[in-house]
Amino acid sequence: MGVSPERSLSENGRYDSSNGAHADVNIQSVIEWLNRLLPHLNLPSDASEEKLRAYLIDGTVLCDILDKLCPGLVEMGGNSEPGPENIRKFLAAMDEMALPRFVLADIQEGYMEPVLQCLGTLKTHFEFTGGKESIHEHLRRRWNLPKVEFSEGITSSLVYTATCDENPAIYGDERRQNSFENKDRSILDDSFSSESAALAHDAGHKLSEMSQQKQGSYADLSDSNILELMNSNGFDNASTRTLFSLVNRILEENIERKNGHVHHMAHIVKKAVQVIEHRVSTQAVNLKDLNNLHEVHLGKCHSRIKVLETLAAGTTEEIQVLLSQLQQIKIEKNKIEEKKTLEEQELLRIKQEKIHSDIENSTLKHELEITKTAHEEHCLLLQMQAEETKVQLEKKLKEFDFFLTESKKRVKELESFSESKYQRWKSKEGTYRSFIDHQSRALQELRGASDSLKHEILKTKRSYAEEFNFLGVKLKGLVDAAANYHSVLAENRRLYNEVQDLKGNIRVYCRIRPFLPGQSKKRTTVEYIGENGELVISNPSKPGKDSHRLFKFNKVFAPAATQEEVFLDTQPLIRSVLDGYNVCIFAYGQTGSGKTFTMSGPNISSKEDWGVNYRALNDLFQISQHRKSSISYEVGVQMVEIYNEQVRDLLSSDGPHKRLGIWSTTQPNGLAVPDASMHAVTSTADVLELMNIGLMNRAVGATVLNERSSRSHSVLTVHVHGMDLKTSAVLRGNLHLVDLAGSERVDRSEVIGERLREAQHINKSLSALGDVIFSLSQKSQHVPFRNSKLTQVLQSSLGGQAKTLMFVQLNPDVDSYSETISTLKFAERVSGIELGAAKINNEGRNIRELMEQVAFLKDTVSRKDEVIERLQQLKVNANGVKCGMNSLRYDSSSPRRYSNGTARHSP
Ligand SMILES: Nc1ncnc2c1ncn2[C@@H]1O[C@H](COP(=O)(O)OP(=O)(O)OP(=O)(O)O)[C@@H](O)[C@H]1O
Repeated sequence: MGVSPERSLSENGRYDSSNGAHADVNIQSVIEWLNRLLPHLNLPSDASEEKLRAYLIDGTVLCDILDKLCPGLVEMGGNSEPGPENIRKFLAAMDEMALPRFVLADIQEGYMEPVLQCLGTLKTHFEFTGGKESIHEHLRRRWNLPKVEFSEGITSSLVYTATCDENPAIYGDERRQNSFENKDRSILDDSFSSESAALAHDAGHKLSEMSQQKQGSYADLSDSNILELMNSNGFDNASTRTLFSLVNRILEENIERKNGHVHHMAHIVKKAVQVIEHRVSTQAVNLKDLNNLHEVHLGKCHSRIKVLETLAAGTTEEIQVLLSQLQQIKIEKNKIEEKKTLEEQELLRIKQEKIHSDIENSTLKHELEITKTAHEEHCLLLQMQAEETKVQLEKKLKEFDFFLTESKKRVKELESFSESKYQRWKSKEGTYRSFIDHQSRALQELRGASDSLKHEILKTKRSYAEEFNFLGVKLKGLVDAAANYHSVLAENRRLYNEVQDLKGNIRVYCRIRPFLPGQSKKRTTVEYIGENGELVISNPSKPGKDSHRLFKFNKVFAPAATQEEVFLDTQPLIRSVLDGYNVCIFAYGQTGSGKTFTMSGPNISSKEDWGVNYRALNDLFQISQHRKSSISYEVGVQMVEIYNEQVRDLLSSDGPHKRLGIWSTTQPNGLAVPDASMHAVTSTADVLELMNIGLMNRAVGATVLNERSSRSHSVLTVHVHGMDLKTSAVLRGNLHLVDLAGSERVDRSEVIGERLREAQHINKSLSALGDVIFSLSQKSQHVPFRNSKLTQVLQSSLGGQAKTLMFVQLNPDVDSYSETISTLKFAERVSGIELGAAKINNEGRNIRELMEQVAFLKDTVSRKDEVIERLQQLKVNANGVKCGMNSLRYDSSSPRRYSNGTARHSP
């Protein structure tokens, strides 16, 4: 036997390459061997294991190999499919030859090592025997069996069965399959089978006995015993161990008898036996495993049974579902039936509707018939109407024809008219053409003229620009001048006043009293008040040609003029008192015209209401205060009243009824009433106090004497004595502020007694004032100051060296119109008087002393004159009152209309 001693079988019967067996099997030598054995294969010498597997996988080549080596060993051909079947045949043959082999799975899974080992063994085996020994011979000899002709199948079956019994783990399924396939064969070869089985049984039995006799030693087994064993069919009953002993025995015997090659063979067999032993033991383990597997399978089966049971339960549920579905189907069926019933009902309803519609159809048909008849009738009517319309249209057509002929006629007329017009237009066109020619010529000329004009205009423009620039320059000058306008205006005013002063004119300011509360319905005589002192008076009761009278004064104060505005124009005069001038301001006007309002004011406790008196004195004190560093002023005040030609001191401590004497001539010191108490004042407060006393004294008189204030003259005299602190030069100024008695006429028939006397005296004094003013205006040599106490008192202020201002007070009431006119006429005359330039009472020391002496002398003379006059007066009074009354006469030209015979007529 040619198996390599190094080659060994693994536990599962495969060749183990780990012990080096596989290394000995050269794939190329196998391929070479195969090519030699089966030249038609023509295997590539460098073919890979995989390639080789491809040749061998269907088993045909393997069977061919065996057929070549041991013809008849493998059943070739047949109906069976190549592949696994052929391979199994091959493997069975290998088993039969007791040669190592591979398993089917090896080649199928590409595990080529066992395959190559198997082929290598086969190659070695047959190279070694040279192929001279048939397989049957080999087997018979191998097992030392009688020379019996085994059929192929029997041999195969025997070997196979034995092998499978020995190693069921390896042959598993194959054995099962083959056991079924070989069943028929076993039946066919029954005779042999029973024989061989009996033989084996006896052999085994005998072996067992022998071993028992020999106390378990196999070494004592003789050939005769073995034969006996075999003949008595004791194989079947023999234990495996006995069989192995038998095998060992045979082998050892053979070893002893045969040469070295046999020894090798025996060694292999020994080894094989060991492997078989091992396999048996592993078989037991595998059986256990199989048992476990069966148990696992059993468990799986149980679980499957459970699953099936669950499924069965599921089936019940499905049945229930099916039942519910059946129920639903039934419900749906019911629904369908209901639907069907509904549809039937619907059908019934439709049928009914159809009946209805049939009825309607018949009704409609009937109506149609009626309508048709009506339509036919209507058609007939329309036809008739159409015929009528046709007749009318024909008629209208005729009319239109007529109009057409008429229109044609008119068109012809119009054509002829338009022809004539055309002719006329044509002639006009000719005219216009010639006119246009003429115009265009004129236009040409105009263009020429316009060019020259343009030229002129440009020239003018240039000169205009120059002039404009020039005017600009001038305008700038004017603007500058305008800026100075107000200052210039003030300057003008000042200059005008200076001119007035130089001329010595008596200034006349006219002031119109507003209507008093409760007199709003009264009509005014004042028509117009001009800015420049113009005043227009009218008599609304007697409208006519001469109803308007224009007067012009230095200033006219409207009813709305305030006390301050009035004083502003008076202020310069008052200031000149401090410069050494004599100033006389008196208010003239009828009773209630506002004389006291202007001179004193309605309420001395309110500074705003202060009249000229208070404001003047306040101003004097302020200026004297400013000048006190250079001039020392002393101010004295006298306040007298002239009533019924008697002068009374309103500030006398003896009371207001003391009669005072008056100097007969103008005194240089201005003391017209030397007896009147002189009160030095240093402040406005002093003045206010004194004047309050004076007014109270006058008021007391008024109460007693029945509103005497209106019928007496009040004279407030302010004496200013200033000494220049540097030169010792003295300045004397007197300010007479006179509130005259009312200038109105008194109706002779209305007054008697005391009132008559008052009127006489007022008339006398005012007439005397008018006479004095007239004389002064005439620049007469003799001025009759002595005709009244008033003129006497005012002599120093009217005597040509003083500045005089008269406020003419007017009552705007229409009822006072004649008085107003009379007052204004008197004022107008006064305003025209030029007294001559005022002079300052500026005295050096010597002159002053002389003046004082002269004054004293004059005063003495005057007193004597006065005494004489008084005596004369007493004489006149004694001669009879009767003559006095008759001597009164009316003088229309004088503001005071009553005067005695001695008085002069006013101019
Ligand atoms: N400019 C004026 N504004 C408001 N009221 C005035 C004005 N002038 C005069 N009156 C009022 O008119 C009334 C008469 O004025 P006033 O007594 O001054 O007149 P008169 O001329 O002095 O009268 P008589 O001659 O009787 O003294 C007074 O109630 C006075 O307040």
